[in-house]
Amino acid sequence: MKNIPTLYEWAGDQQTFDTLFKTFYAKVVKDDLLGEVFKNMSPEHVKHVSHFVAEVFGGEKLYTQEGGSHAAMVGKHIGKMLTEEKRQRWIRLLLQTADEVGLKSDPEFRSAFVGYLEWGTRIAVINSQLTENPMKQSEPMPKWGWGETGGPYLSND
Ligand code: HEM
Repeated sequence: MKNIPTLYEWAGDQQTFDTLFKTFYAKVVKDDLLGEVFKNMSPEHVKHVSHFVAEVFGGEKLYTQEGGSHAAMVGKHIGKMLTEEKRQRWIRLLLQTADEVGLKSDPEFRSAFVGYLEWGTRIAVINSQLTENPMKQSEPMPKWGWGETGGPYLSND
């Protein structure tokens, strides 16, 4: 049997994610549409997003070790009233940055990477329209792998 690496292992290491997001947010703050959205971002923002995504992709659990959780991350988007236009710009800039910094570009990795970005950014937009965080603190961190989504989200209620 083949030993399939996690997305994190395939991408490289924590430095890979740190470089990607550091370069990305340097563009974001200068962007005509997104600059305003991120003008008050915390000095820790880049590190937190990098740790979050690396953990979701199977890396070390740095985000949760630092006290973060999926609910905490969702909470950061509540009330931000993000739009589809902003979401698309966010993804476009991140994919441009991925090419610039030489992130792995094989079809399988990029398919999984874009799949995650589509999923994660759509959830960010949905949550940003809310005034209260719908997520329980105990909800697990998402995990992203090479495969398919496994079907639509169906509530347990
Ligand atoms: C996969 C998609 C996304 C991920 C993984 C993600 C992740 C995160 C994380 C981890 C934080 C918390 C940072 C901290 O604790 O300092 C955060 C905050 C934030 N995110 Fe996202 N995010 C995503 C999509 C988006 C999109 C599409 C937008 C806007 C177009 C956005 C706007 C923001 C804003 C405005 C904050 C608060 C920044 C601050 O003022 O400190 N996010 N995000």
